[in-house]
Amino acid sequence: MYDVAIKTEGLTRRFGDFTAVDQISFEVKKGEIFGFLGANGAGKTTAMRMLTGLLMPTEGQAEVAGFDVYKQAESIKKSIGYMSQKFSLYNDLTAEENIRFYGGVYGIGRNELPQKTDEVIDSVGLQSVRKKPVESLPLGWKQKLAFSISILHQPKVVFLDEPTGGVDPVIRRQFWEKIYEIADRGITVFVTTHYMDEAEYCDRVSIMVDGKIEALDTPKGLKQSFSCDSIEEVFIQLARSAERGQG
Ligand SMILES: Nc1ncnc2c1ncn2[C@@H]1O[C@H](COP(=O)(O)OP(=O)(O)OP(=O)(O)O)[C@@H](O)[C@H]1O
Repeated sequence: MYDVAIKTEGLTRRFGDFTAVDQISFEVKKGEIFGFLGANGAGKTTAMRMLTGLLMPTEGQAEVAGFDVYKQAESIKKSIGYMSQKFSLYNDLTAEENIRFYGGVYGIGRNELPQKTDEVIDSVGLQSVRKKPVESLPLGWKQKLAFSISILHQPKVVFLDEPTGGVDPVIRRQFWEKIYEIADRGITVFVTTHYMDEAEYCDRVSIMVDGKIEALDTPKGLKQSFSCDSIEEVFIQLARSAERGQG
């Protein structure tokens, strides 16, 4: 049993002369909801790709679910869920077919799959459209489906890269209820978002500026240290010093 779900020490990634992620060090506890904030280009996705075993670091250390990113990337991939910004649902397959496909990829047995599929369909409320191609579904439903698929195999840690981008506040709220549910079940949630109200829902929040983690604390702690009323204000204070494009 481990209590630390993610641990990094001086984790760095360079592309040529450019340092996308610069010596980041932090720990995330099991079952924690950890918000990973930063302006566009701050280095969040690059960091997340290293932590999910998809990209080799240039230097530094990192462990996810007890596995080393250099030596045990395959074990990491089996222990985590990942919902990328361009979530990877197959548009021409139905909701049901997507669940079955990913269930197979994640190694869920044939006997278990029909029940798992029904559970996901019910949890997302997709009963009436389960046999429709995913491309015909509204964005919010696609996102909820992609999220449910990312936790299909009961991962220890789930990485959510802007899971609520572009959806309305009601769906965002429902999304966050689901995030709380899985954290209560002991799944660690590592989430990036551009919505600052969502940062307030996290247990702890880190803010990245130009590849470095400039602040890390509970939302309350961050507001106190920066003498701000909201995380949005803290974020703006820090992002002001960023040199990278805010595109
Ligand atoms: N494969 C690559 N080669 C060269 N530069 C890269 C590569 N991947 C990312 N970068 C650069 O690294 C920096 C950090 O990018 P990254 O996508 O990690 O930022 P981000 O914080 O996730 O931004 P966003 O919020 O826009 O997704 C950017 O300047 C980006 O152009």
